[in-house]
Amino acid sequence: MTDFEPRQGLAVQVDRLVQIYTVDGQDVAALSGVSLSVPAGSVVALVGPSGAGKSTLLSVLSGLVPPSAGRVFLGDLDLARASTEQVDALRGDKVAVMVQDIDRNLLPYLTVRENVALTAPPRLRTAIRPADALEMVGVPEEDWNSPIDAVSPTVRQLTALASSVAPDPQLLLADEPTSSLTGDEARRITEALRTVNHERGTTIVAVTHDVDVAVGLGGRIVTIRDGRVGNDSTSFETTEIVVGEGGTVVLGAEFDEDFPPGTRLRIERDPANGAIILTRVEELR
Ligand SMILES: Nc1ncnc2c1ncn2[C@@H]1O[C@H](COP(=O)(O)OP(=O)(O)OP(=O)(O)O)[C@@H](O)[C@H]1O
Repeated sequence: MTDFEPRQGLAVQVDRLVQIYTVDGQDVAALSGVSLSVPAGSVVALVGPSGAGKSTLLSVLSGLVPPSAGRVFLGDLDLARASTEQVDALRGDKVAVMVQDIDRNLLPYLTVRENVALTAPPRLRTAIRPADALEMVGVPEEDWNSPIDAVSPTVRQLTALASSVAPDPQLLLADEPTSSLTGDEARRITEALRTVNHERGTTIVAVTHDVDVAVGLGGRIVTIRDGRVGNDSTSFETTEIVVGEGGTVVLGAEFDEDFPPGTRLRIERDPANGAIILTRVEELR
């Protein structure tokens, strides 16, 4: 694989974070006191309805948006008190962001391998070789020299992930990493994220509206609603979420067949290995 030992993941500590946007002179609270602890090297899936504040939380964690109030620590660095230089250095070295619109992660006129090489110039001390990054996330070798426009949406998404992890970040923030993919295609992305976490020790915080993806990531599931943390799977043995408007998560129309609005899903921990098990409540009866 690479010549580098895995770096230790970066711990994230969010304490009573408030995030306010001013729109037409009015203050709108996108986050109203979020507290969340993400240990180094762990995986957290953030789920919640549209407008809950998930992307806002990722933007704050990425250092792009300074916190309005509350404390946010990435490792030892207090984002509210850090200088612009410190935040820039963090983003250049330790934190990678995979944005929701995959085409914003990629340049269309370059090949798969060239896209990854762009983010991992050899001068970066910790960079993983493009071929190693592509192999780690499972991009088939026959696609490496294809123009990015010519490969499947899944391979494009995996390439975006390879680009994000090529600089060997200690924290990966992923906004809807499976994008519009479903089923086996989405599972290829979640497996790739798990591999990155296992092989490199990277802390991963991923926003998803897909409950299967949240479970498939194999880490904690934290729900966010109206700018606040709802359920956190570390703090329950068993909990239920309800799909649909007015529920805990709103899923896209493509999920209606599997999880129609109103579906109750039970989330519990396997006492043997701590893995999360998802069951439809109707099927329990
Ligand atoms: N740049 C912005 N300016 C003003 N308001 C914003 C901005 N970004 C987000 N908001 C508002 O903040 C709230 C939280 O939005 P955010 O995008 O963080 O939610 P989300 O959970 O990521 O939703 P989605 O799943 O639709 O992306 C919403 O009310 C949204 O309208």
